[in-house]
Amino acid sequence: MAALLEVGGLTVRFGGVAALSGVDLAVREGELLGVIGPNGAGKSTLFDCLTRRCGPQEGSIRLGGEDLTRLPAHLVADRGIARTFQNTALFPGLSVRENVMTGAHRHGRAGFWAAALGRASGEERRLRAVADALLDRFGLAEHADHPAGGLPYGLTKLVEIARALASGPRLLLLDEPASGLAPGEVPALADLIGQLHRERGVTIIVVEHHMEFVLALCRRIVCLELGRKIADGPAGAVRQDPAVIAARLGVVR
Ligand SMILES: Nc1ncnc2c1ncn2[C@@H]1O[C@H](COP(=O)(O)OP(=O)(O)OP(=O)(O)O)[C@@H](O)[C@H]1O
Repeated sequence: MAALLEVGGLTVRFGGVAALSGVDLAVREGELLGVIGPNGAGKSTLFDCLTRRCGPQEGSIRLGGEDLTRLPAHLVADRGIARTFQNTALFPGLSVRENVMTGAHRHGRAGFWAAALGRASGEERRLRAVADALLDRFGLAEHADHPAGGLPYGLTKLVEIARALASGPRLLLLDEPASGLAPGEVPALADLIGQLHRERGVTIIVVEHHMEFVLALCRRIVCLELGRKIADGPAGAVRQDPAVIAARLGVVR
């Protein structure tokens, strides 16, 4: 299958710190890729570059053949990239449904705020329908009218993923979806992400420290350390790669 995402020689420096150094990465259409690495490896910086929150000093980013390297950040969603954040970034005062609706408005400039102000009732109905279908799928329908700020942490992680999916992305970036979850919640989240991937065929990159979670979910894993890619391949091989084990991330069985 053709590569949907092609990253070449990506380099990001913050002063003297090289957060990413010459990282190459190709992700096939429909792939579910895991990215692991110790603290400070550059995982979030990679997502920040892909969503244009930060600009690389060197390198290129192409999605579906289009060069996104200098794309303004506000156009990223229009190109079909959506993400979640390590620390959830919901609007605490809006309801769960409204939060998911904010994710659904990428195609139509009538958009969420016009809808919220009652200027686009057809658009508002469409956004509600998209949000409600996702809330059903995520088992969150009973929370739809509750303020997002009052939800238990595990549910806020689900709402974030639902919101990111609401835009119908081609590429979904999940930044540490399992962090902060109770151990019992982690396998269920891995199952849900795997099901969504199969159902929707969306290309997913998931960054996670939780090795068992990544192994349960991803056939291919990339490992970053100190901004460099130190492994890239089938999960079974990467988990036993000496460099990955030396970075205290491998699993020897
Ligand atoms: N805005 C910034 N200003 C200065 N340094 C930064 C900035 N963002 C990241 N860094 C540095 O870049 C390096 C990579 O950070 P990044 O957050 O991408 O790593 P990470 O792999 O996501 O780590 P973690 O697993 O702890 O979230 C680190 O040394 C970090 O301190």
